[in-house]
Amino acid sequence: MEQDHSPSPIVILEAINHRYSGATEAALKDINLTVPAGSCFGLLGPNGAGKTTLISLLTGIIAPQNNKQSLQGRIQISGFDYLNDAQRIKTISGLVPQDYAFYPALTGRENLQFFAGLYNIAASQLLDRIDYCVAVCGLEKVLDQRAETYSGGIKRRLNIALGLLNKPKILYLDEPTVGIDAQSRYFILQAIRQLKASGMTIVYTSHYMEEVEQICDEVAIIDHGEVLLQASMATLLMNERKLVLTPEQPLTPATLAILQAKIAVDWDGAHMTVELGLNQVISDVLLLIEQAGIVINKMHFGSSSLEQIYLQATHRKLRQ
Ligand SMILES: Nc1ncnc2c1ncn2[C@@H]1O[C@H](COP(=O)(O)OP(=O)(O)OP(=O)(O)O)[C@@H](O)[C@H]1O
Repeated sequence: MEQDHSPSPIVILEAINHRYSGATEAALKDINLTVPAGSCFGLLGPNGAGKTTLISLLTGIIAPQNNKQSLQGRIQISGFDYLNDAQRIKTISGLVPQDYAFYPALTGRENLQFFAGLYNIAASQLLDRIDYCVAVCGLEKVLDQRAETYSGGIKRRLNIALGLLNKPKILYLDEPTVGIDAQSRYFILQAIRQLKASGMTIVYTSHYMEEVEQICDEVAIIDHGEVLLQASMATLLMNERKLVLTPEQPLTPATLAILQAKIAVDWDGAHMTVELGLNQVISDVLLLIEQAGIVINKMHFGSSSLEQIYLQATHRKLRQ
Protein backbone atom coordinates (compact mmCIF):
# COMPACT_ATOMS: atom_id res chain seq x y z
CA MET A 1 0.00 0.00 0.00
CA GLU A 2 1.24 3.50 -0.88
CA GLN A 3 0.91 6.20 1.78
CA ASP A 4 2.15 9.73 2.15
CA HIS A 5 1.31 11.22 5.51
CA SER A 6 0.53 14.91 5.74
CA PRO A 7 1.85 16.76 8.77
CA SER A 8 -1.18 17.39 11.01
CA PRO A 9 -3.82 14.67 10.90
CA ILE A 10 -7.18 15.33 12.55
CA VAL A 11 -8.29 11.70 12.14
CA ILE A 12 -5.91 8.82 12.77
CA LEU A 13 -6.93 5.22 12.23
CA GLU A 14 -4.50 2.47 13.12
CA ALA A 15 -5.11 -1.17 12.27
CA ILE A 16 -8.91 -0.86 12.41
CA ASN A 17 -11.04 -3.93 11.84
CA HIS A 18 -14.80 -4.19 11.90
CA ARG A 19 -17.04 -7.19 11.37
CA TYR A 20 -20.84 -6.87 11.38
CA SER A 21 -22.44 -9.39 13.71
CA GLY A 22 -23.28 -12.54 11.82
CA ALA A 23 -21.12 -11.57 8.81
CA THR A 24 -18.60 -14.13 7.59
CA GLU A 25 -16.17 -11.49 6.32
CA ALA A 26 -14.90 -8.33 8.01
CA ALA A 27 -16.22 -5.10 6.44
CA LEU A 28 -13.01 -3.25 7.42
CA LYS A 29 -9.65 -5.00 7.53
CA ASP A 30 -6.56 -3.49 9.08
CA ILE A 31 -7.42 0.08 8.03
CA ASN A 32 -4.63 2.62 8.45
CA LEU A 33 -5.57 6.15 7.42
CA THR A 34 -4.83 9.73 8.35
CA VAL A 35 -7.03 12.68 7.41
CA PRO A 36 -5.10 15.97 7.31
CA ALA A 37 -6.75 18.76 9.30
CA GLY A 38 -8.51 21.30 7.09
CA SER A 39 -8.40 19.06 4.03
CA CYS A 40 -11.13 17.80 1.77
CA PHE A 41 -10.50 14.07 1.98
CA GLY A 42 -11.98 11.83 -0.71
CA LEU A 43 -12.88 8.29 0.25
CA LEU A 44 -13.28 6.25 -2.92
CA GLY A 45 -14.23 2.67 -3.55
CA PRO A 46 -16.70 0.47 -5.42
CA ASN A 47 -20.06 -0.63 -4.01
CA GLY A 48 -19.56 -2.61 -0.83
CA ALA A 49 -15.95 -1.44 -0.39
CA GLY A 50 -16.57 -0.30 3.20
CA LYS A 51 -16.89 3.49 2.83
CA THR A 52 -20.20 3.84 4.67
CA THR A 53 -19.04 1.41 7.36
CA LEU A 54 -15.95 3.52 7.92
CA ILE A 55 -17.95 6.76 8.13
CA SER A 56 -20.50 5.09 10.41
CA LEU A 57 -17.71 4.02 12.72
CA LEU A 58 -16.09 7.45 12.80
CA THR A 59 -19.38 9.25 13.49
CA GLY A 60 -20.58 6.81 16.14
CA ILE A 61 -23.48 5.42 14.08
CA ILE A 62 -21.85 2.09 14.80
CA ALA A 63 -21.59 2.94 18.48
CA PRO A 64 -18.18 2.73 20.14
CA GLN A 65 -19.58 0.93 23.18
CA ASN A 66 -20.69 -1.89 20.87
CA ASN A 67 -17.18 -2.03 19.53
CA LYS A 68 -15.21 -2.37 22.73
CA GLN A 69 -15.10 -6.11 22.19
CA SER A 70 -14.79 -6.19 18.41
CA LEU A 71 -12.73 -3.05 17.73
CA GLN A 72 -9.06 -3.73 17.43
CA GLY A 73 -6.62 -0.95 16.70
CA ARG A 74 -6.88 2.73 17.55
CA ILE A 75 -8.96 5.69 16.38
CA GLN A 76 -8.10 9.22 17.40
CA ILE A 77 -10.13 12.21 16.25
CA SER A 78 -8.96 15.74 16.95
CA GLY A 79 -6.83 14.40 19.79
CA PHE A 80 -9.75 12.48 21.37
CA ASP A 81 -9.63 8.75 21.86
CA TYR A 82 -12.52 7.00 20.10
CA LEU A 83 -13.47 4.64 22.90
CA ASN A 84 -12.96 7.00 25.85
CA ASP A 85 -14.09 10.33 24.37
CA ALA A 86 -16.99 9.26 22.15
CA GLN A 87 -19.24 12.09 23.33
CA ARG A 88 -16.68 14.81 22.62
CA ILE A 89 -16.01 13.32 19.20
CA LYS A 90 -19.75 13.49 18.49
CA THR A 91 -19.89 17.19 19.31
CA ILE A 92 -17.20 18.03 16.75
CA SER A 93 -18.51 15.74 14.00
CA GLY A 94 -21.28 16.30 11.47
CA LEU A 95 -22.75 13.58 9.28
CA VAL A 96 -24.59 13.92 6.00
CA PRO A 97 -25.77 10.38 5.27
CA GLN A 98 -26.51 8.87 1.88
CA ASP A 99 -30.22 8.65 2.68
CA TYR A 100 -32.37 11.68 3.38
CA ALA A 101 -32.35 12.31 7.11
CA PHE A 102 -35.31 14.69 7.48
CA TYR A 103 -39.07 14.56 7.94
CA PRO A 104 -40.72 14.99 4.53
CA ALA A 105 -43.96 16.36 5.96
CA LEU A 106 -42.16 19.17 7.81
CA THR A 107 -40.88 22.33 6.13
CA GLY A 108 -37.16 22.95 5.81
CA ARG A 109 -37.33 25.44 8.69
CA GLU A 110 -39.26 23.00 10.92
CA ASN A 111 -36.73 20.26 10.18
CA LEU A 112 -33.83 22.57 11.04
CA GLN A 113 -35.53 23.72 14.24
CA PHE A 114 -36.38 20.15 15.28
CA PHE A 115 -32.89 18.75 14.71
CA ALA A 116 -31.23 21.83 16.24
CA GLY A 117 -33.17 20.95 19.40
CA LEU A 118 -31.22 17.69 19.60
CA TYR A 119 -27.96 19.60 20.00
CA ASN A 120 -27.13 21.68 23.03
CA ILE A 121 -27.20 24.94 21.11
CA ALA A 122 -27.76 27.97 23.36
CA ALA A 123 -31.14 29.61 22.67
CA SER A 124 -29.36 32.89 21.91
CA GLN A 125 -27.38 31.19 19.13
CA LEU A 126 -30.14 29.07 17.65
CA LEU A 127 -31.46 31.48 15.04
CA ASP A 128 -27.99 32.49 13.91
CA ARG A 129 -27.01 28.83 13.60
CA ILE A 130 -30.05 28.00 11.47
CA ASP A 131 -29.40 31.09 9.34
CA TYR A 132 -25.82 29.91 8.82
CA CYS A 133 -26.97 26.45 7.63
CA VAL A 134 -29.62 27.99 5.38
CA ALA A 135 -27.12 30.40 3.83
CA VAL A 136 -24.41 27.77 3.18
CA CYS A 137 -26.96 25.52 1.51
CA GLY A 138 -28.97 28.24 -0.28
CA LEU A 139 -32.34 27.25 1.17
CA GLU A 140 -33.79 30.70 1.74
CA LYS A 141 -36.51 30.49 -0.92
CA VAL A 142 -37.81 27.05 0.03
CA LEU A 143 -37.52 27.26 3.79
CA ASP A 144 -41.27 27.36 4.46
CA GLN A 145 -42.24 24.68 1.96
CA ARG A 146 -42.65 21.07 3.00
CA ALA A 147 -39.49 19.05 2.35
CA GLU A 148 -41.41 16.41 0.36
CA THR A 149 -42.10 19.05 -2.30
CA TYR A 150 -38.39 19.78 -2.85
CA SER A 151 -36.47 18.69 -5.94
CA GLY A 152 -33.77 16.03 -5.47
CA GLY A 153 -31.06 18.69 -5.44
CA ILE A 154 -32.78 20.80 -2.77
CA LYS A 155 -33.40 17.68 -0.65
CA ARG A 156 -29.66 16.96 -0.79
CA ARG A 157 -28.98 20.56 0.26
CA LEU A 158 -31.37 20.26 3.22
CA ASN A 159 -29.58 17.03 4.20
CA ILE A 160 -26.28 18.94 4.22
CA ALA A 161 -27.78 21.85 6.18
CA LEU A 162 -28.85 19.41 8.90
CA GLY A 163 -25.33 17.98 9.09
CA LEU A 164 -24.00 21.50 9.71
CA LEU A 165 -26.26 22.34 12.65
CA ASN A 166 -23.60 21.69 15.29
CA LYS A 167 -21.03 23.65 13.21
CA PRO A 168 -18.78 20.59 13.15
CA LYS A 169 -15.01 20.59 12.97
CA ILE A 170 -15.23 17.56 10.68
CA LEU A 171 -18.05 17.04 8.24
CA TYR A 172 -18.62 13.57 6.77
CA LEU A 173 -20.50 13.59 3.48
CA ASP A 174 -21.62 10.21 2.19
CA GLU A 175 -22.27 10.58 -1.56
CA PRO A 176 -23.88 14.01 -1.30
CA THR A 177 -24.40 14.51 -5.03
CA VAL A 178 -26.09 11.25 -6.04
CA GLY A 179 -28.92 11.63 -8.54
CA ILE A 180 -29.10 15.41 -8.83
CA ASP A 181 -28.99 17.90 -11.68
CA ALA A 182 -25.83 19.71 -12.78
CA GLN A 183 -26.85 23.02 -11.20
CA SER A 184 -27.37 21.53 -7.74
CA ARG A 185 -24.19 19.50 -8.10
CA TYR A 186 -22.28 22.71 -8.85
CA PHE A 187 -23.92 24.46 -5.91
CA ILE A 188 -23.01 21.64 -3.50
CA LEU A 189 -19.40 21.49 -4.68
CA GLN A 190 -19.12 25.26 -4.21
CA ALA A 191 -20.61 24.94 -0.71
CA ILE A 192 -18.06 22.25 0.15
CA ARG A 193 -15.23 24.51 -1.07
CA GLN A 194 -16.62 27.33 1.07
CA LEU A 195 -16.80 25.09 4.15
CA LYS A 196 -13.24 23.93 3.59
CA ALA A 197 -12.09 27.53 3.18
CA SER A 198 -13.64 28.28 6.59
CA GLY A 199 -11.30 25.67 8.13
CA MET A 200 -13.66 22.70 8.30
CA THR A 201 -12.25 19.25 7.52
CA ILE A 202 -14.37 17.43 4.96
CA VAL A 203 -14.47 13.65 4.51
CA TYR A 204 -16.29 12.93 1.31
CA THR A 205 -17.32 9.69 -0.38
CA SER A 206 -18.33 9.72 -4.00
CA HIS A 207 -18.52 7.59 -7.10
CA TYR A 208 -17.89 10.65 -9.26
CA MET A 209 -14.16 10.76 -9.97
CA GLU A 210 -14.20 14.12 -11.69
CA GLU A 211 -15.85 15.69 -8.63
CA VAL A 212 -13.30 14.19 -6.29
CA GLU A 213 -10.50 15.35 -8.57
CA GLN A 214 -11.92 18.88 -8.47
CA ILE A 215 -12.49 19.33 -4.76
CA CYS A 216 -10.38 16.85 -2.78
CA ASP A 217 -6.79 17.44 -1.82
CA GLU A 218 -6.20 14.01 -0.29
CA VAL A 219 -7.60 10.67 -1.43
CA ALA A 220 -7.86 7.13 -0.12
CA ILE A 221 -9.05 4.26 -2.29
CA ILE A 222 -10.57 1.33 -0.44
CA ASP A 223 -11.89 -1.99 -1.66
CA HIS A 224 -13.00 -5.19 0.08
CA GLY A 225 -12.53 -3.32 3.37
CA GLU A 226 -8.85 -2.61 2.74
CA VAL A 227 -7.01 0.63 1.98
CA LEU A 228 -5.35 0.24 -1.40
CA LEU A 229 -3.79 3.66 -1.51
CA GLN A 230 -3.68 7.01 0.30
CA ALA A 231 -2.02 10.06 -1.21
CA SER A 232 -2.45 13.76 -1.75
CA MET A 233 -4.18 14.54 -5.03
CA ALA A 234 -1.15 16.56 -6.18
CA THR A 235 1.22 13.65 -5.55
CA LEU A 236 -1.13 11.17 -7.13
CA LEU A 237 -1.56 13.09 -10.35
CA MET A 238 2.02 14.38 -10.40
CA ASN A 239 3.37 10.85 -10.10
CA GLU A 240 1.66 10.07 -13.33
CA ARG A 241 3.32 12.76 -15.45
CA LYS A 242 4.10 10.94 -18.65
CA LEU A 243 5.38 12.11 -22.02
CA VAL A 244 4.58 9.73 -24.86
CA LEU A 245 6.49 10.37 -28.11
CA THR A 246 6.26 8.69 -31.48
CA PRO A 247 9.57 9.06 -33.39
CA GLU A 248 9.78 9.12 -37.18
CA GLN A 249 12.24 6.19 -37.15
CA PRO A 250 12.50 3.30 -34.67
CA LEU A 251 15.12 3.86 -31.99
CA THR A 252 18.37 1.91 -32.24
CA PRO A 253 19.61 0.17 -29.07
CA ALA A 254 22.59 2.56 -29.03
CA THR A 255 20.38 5.69 -29.14
CA LEU A 256 18.10 4.24 -26.46
CA ALA A 257 21.11 3.55 -24.23
CA ILE A 258 22.33 7.15 -24.64
CA LEU A 259 18.91 8.51 -23.67
CA GLN A 260 18.46 6.09 -20.79
CA ALA A 261 21.71 7.34 -19.29
CA LYS A 262 20.05 10.76 -18.94
CA ILE A 263 16.27 10.28 -18.61
CA ALA A 264 13.77 7.59 -17.51
CA VAL A 265 12.60 6.43 -20.93
CA ASP A 266 10.96 3.18 -22.11
CA TRP A 267 10.73 2.02 -25.71
CA ASP A 268 8.01 -0.39 -26.86
CA GLY A 269 9.09 -0.57 -30.50
CA ALA A 270 6.86 2.32 -31.58
CA HIS A 271 6.58 4.81 -28.68
CA MET A 272 8.96 6.33 -26.19
CA THR A 273 7.44 6.85 -22.77
CA VAL A 274 9.27 9.32 -20.56
CA GLU A 275 8.40 9.46 -16.85
CA LEU A 276 8.94 13.07 -15.84
CA GLY A 277 10.36 13.66 -12.39
CA LEU A 278 8.79 16.27 -10.10
CA ASN A 279 11.27 18.97 -11.12
CA GLN A 280 11.80 17.87 -14.69
CA VAL A 281 10.76 20.28 -17.44
CA ILE A 282 9.37 18.98 -20.75
CA SER A 283 11.48 21.36 -22.85
CA ASP A 284 14.71 19.94 -21.31
CA VAL A 285 13.62 16.41 -22.19
CA LEU A 286 12.71 17.41 -25.75
CA LEU A 287 16.09 19.12 -26.15
CA LEU A 288 17.91 15.94 -25.11
CA ILE A 289 15.88 13.94 -27.60
CA GLU A 290 16.60 16.40 -30.38
CA GLN A 291 20.33 16.34 -29.51
CA ALA A 292 20.22 12.52 -29.86
CA GLY A 293 19.11 13.09 -33.48
CA ILE A 294 15.56 11.80 -33.00
CA VAL A 295 12.77 13.39 -35.04
CA ILE A 296 9.41 13.28 -33.29
CA ASN A 297 6.19 12.86 -35.27
CA LYS A 298 3.67 12.84 -32.44
CA MET A 299 3.67 13.84 -28.81
CA HIS A 300 1.24 13.44 -25.93
CA PHE A 301 1.71 14.77 -22.42
CA GLY A 302 -0.62 14.53 -19.52
CA SER A 303 -1.24 13.16 -16.11
CA SER A 304 -3.53 10.20 -15.72
CA SER A 305 -6.98 11.10 -14.56
CA LEU A 306 -8.03 10.03 -11.08
CA GLU A 307 -10.33 7.55 -12.78
CA GLN A 308 -7.39 5.81 -14.48
CA ILE A 309 -5.53 5.66 -11.17
CA TYR A 310 -8.64 4.32 -9.48
CA LEU A 311 -9.15 1.62 -12.10
CA GLN A 312 -5.52 0.56 -11.84
CA ALA A 313 -5.86 0.31 -8.06
CA THR A 314 -9.17 -1.56 -7.90
CA HIS A 315 -9.15 -3.42 -11.23
CA ARG A 316 -12.84 -2.67 -11.58
CA LYS A 317 -15.27 0.09 -12.32
CA LEU A 318 -17.07 2.15 -9.73
CA ARG A 319 -20.45 0.57 -10.28
CA GLN A 320 -20.51 -2.94 -11.66
N1 LIG B 1 -25.62 -3.51 8.63
C1 LIG B 1 -24.84 -4.40 8.00
N2 LIG B 1 -24.81 -5.69 8.40
C2 LIG B 1 -24.03 -6.60 7.78
N3 LIG B 1 -23.21 -6.31 6.74
C3 LIG B 1 -23.21 -5.05 6.31
C4 LIG B 1 -24.00 -4.02 6.91
N4 LIG B 1 -23.78 -2.85 6.26
C5 LIG B 1 -22.86 -3.14 5.30
N5 LIG B 1 -22.52 -4.44 5.32
C6 LIG B 1 -21.53 -5.11 4.46
O1 LIG B 1 -20.27 -4.51 4.71
C7 LIG B 1 -19.53 -4.33 3.49
C8 LIG B 1 -19.21 -2.85 3.31
O2 LIG B 1 -20.42 -2.15 3.05
P1 LIG B 1 -20.51 -0.55 2.97
O3 LIG B 1 -21.96 -0.19 2.92
O4 LIG B 1 -19.69 0.02 4.04
O5 LIG B 1 -19.82 -0.26 1.55
P2 LIG B 1 -19.80 1.08 0.69
O6 LIG B 1 -18.42 1.22 0.20
O7 LIG B 1 -20.35 2.20 1.49
O8 LIG B 1 -20.77 0.74 -0.53
P3 LIG B 1 -21.76 1.73 -1.38
O9 LIG B 1 -20.90 2.49 -2.30
O10 LIG B 1 -22.64 0.76 -2.09
O11 LIG B 1 -22.51 2.59 -0.40
C9 LIG B 1 -20.41 -4.92 2.39
O12 LIG B 1 -19.99 -6.25 2.16
C10 LIG B 1 -21.80 -4.87 2.98
O13 LIG B 1 -22.59 -5.91 2.44
